[in-house]
Amino acid sequence: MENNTHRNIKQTNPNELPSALPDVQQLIGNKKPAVFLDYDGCLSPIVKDPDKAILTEAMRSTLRRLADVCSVAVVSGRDRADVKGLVQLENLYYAGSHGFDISGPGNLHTEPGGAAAAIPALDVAQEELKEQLQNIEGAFVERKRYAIAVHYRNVPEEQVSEVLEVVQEVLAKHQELKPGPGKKIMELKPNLDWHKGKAVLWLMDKLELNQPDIVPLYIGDDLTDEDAFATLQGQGVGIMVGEHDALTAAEYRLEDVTEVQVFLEALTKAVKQQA
Ligand SMILES: O=P(O)(O)OC[C@H]1O[C@H](O[C@H]2O[C@H](CO)[C@@H](O)[C@H](O)[C@H]2O)[C@H](O)[C@@H](O)[C@@H]1O
Repeated sequence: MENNTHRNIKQTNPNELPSALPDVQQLIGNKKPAVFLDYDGCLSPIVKDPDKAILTEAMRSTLRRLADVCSVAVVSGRDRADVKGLVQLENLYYAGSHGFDISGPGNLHTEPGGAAAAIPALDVAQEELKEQLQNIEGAFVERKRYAIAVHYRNVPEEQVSEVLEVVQEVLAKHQELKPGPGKKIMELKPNLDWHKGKAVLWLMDKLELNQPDIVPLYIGDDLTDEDAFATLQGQGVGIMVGEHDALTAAEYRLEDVTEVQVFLEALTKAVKQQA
């Protein structure tokens, strides 16, 4: 969770959270959901190669049916075009680069976090990282428009600290950038007060979802999703998928991507029954 953004946030061990599955209807009450979804680890299982995190046709159909009955957004650390290309649904909203780059139906495209000024630093840092990590087996630099992910999932254990040191050295040269940990990645992100939670609030406002009869749901599995869980505490429902290495601000839990799909199907059914 980003510093200084959230106060009085309740955090729990993910393993102690109740499952979101047993009573989906009760979870949303008589409100219509607005659904915000992380991609990796939520809609598609974590795999060794980020290019192989392909959405199944079954999950795509589930998302399509859900988006027919309520607003659905994918809020990802991936590049916006990348995640949109993986999901391949036109009636969803997409927030890429951790919410810095947003698009959606009706030619919506905006970059509300103000990260454009960080692009020159990201460009230079990308080259520095590639140069300094080129001889470390398994290290991989993934550039997104407004972030760089340094992957170390496939790096031998004894060399992981070397990768992280390189990232720290590069970060130290660029005050425009800050670190962002994730699952076997360390990211370099614009040093701005913007994150997935703020992107969710921005979308809620833009789509006029701040209504008493709408409840926002956020589902995610990683540390960057904690900003969204924290942001929505008290006004929505946070659902953690699996676990990460820290406490969570989510209130419910789903075991894995399979349970996410079961939950989304149940949610679609519940909304249809309301109508
Ligand atoms: O916010 P997300 O949609 O969950 O994106 C977070 C990062 O996901 C990707 O990396 C993660 O998934 C990879 C594929 O399963 C895995 O190999 C890697 O170890 C994970 O960290 C993506 O490549 C990153 O750009 C995203 O920031």
